[in-house]
Amino acid sequence: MNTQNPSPENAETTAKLDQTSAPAQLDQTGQVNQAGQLPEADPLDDSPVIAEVFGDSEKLIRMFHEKLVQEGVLRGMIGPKEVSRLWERHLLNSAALAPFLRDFAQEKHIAHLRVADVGSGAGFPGLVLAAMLPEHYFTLVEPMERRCEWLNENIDMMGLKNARVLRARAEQLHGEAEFDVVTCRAVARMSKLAGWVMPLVHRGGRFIALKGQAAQDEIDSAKAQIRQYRGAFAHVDLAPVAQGVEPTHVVSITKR
Ligand SMILES: C[S@@+](CC[C@H](N)C(=O)[O-])C[C@H]1O[C@@H](n2cnc3c(N)ncnc32)[C@H](O)[C@@H]1O
Repeated sequence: MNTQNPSPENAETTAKLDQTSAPAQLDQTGQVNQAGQLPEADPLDDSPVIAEVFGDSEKLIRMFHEKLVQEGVLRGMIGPKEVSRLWERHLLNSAALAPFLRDFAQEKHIAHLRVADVGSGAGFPGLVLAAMLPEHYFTLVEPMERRCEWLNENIDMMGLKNARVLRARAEQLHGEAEFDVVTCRAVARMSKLAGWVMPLVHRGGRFIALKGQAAQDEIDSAKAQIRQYRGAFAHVDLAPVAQGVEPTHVVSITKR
């Protein structure tokens, strides 16, 4: 099982994710020639964990998984090695944030959260969360046109009525938009991220991010920036995903 999230603390992993920006080359048969062979099957494809975690959204998530398998590498959305580990590393990892959003909505008595996912990339975690939580509204903030096209296609394919794509850098939205919750994965270190995302969080709202094993160190070294942008109660939870799946680190910061 994978033990690390694709997080900025893990420079190697981040670099691999960023390699996805160049679409793969096709060979004469239309196959991905980087791999030169069929991708390995994902060990979790037939696992009961998928139904257990995704529940009613399983069908939609499987559609997204299939599109990632068929087109993700060709379109430069994921690296070739990710195809056989999409469930654990990306889809289940994204799903780990769903209970945090549900708990926040309950705590604040908000029936329909306004959520922004900053730097959605191929759709992690924002698209997965939008499929899992149809009662909440998701804005997927992503500056790259090609990734925005991909996100829009998937929203249409999955028939999601609670998700939209905003082509922008987070900083461009400062003073223009505020959300109850801002989510994020693998975009930047906390010291930089605080200034990008905290201005997008409504007062009393929360920033909730998937981070790697060094999450606590990252928060500790970004204390000044978190405080500067009115962040409070910053802490890390080790979130269980499902039995047999590696737990993941989740950073929560409340906006004063
Ligand atoms: C390494 S990818 C991670 C994508 C996805 N969140 C994931 O975990 O797979 C980082 C993404 O953040 C986007 N990004 C970079 N800087 C950004 C900013 N200032 N505001 C919003 N998105 C940004 C990039 O275009 C890219 O899609």
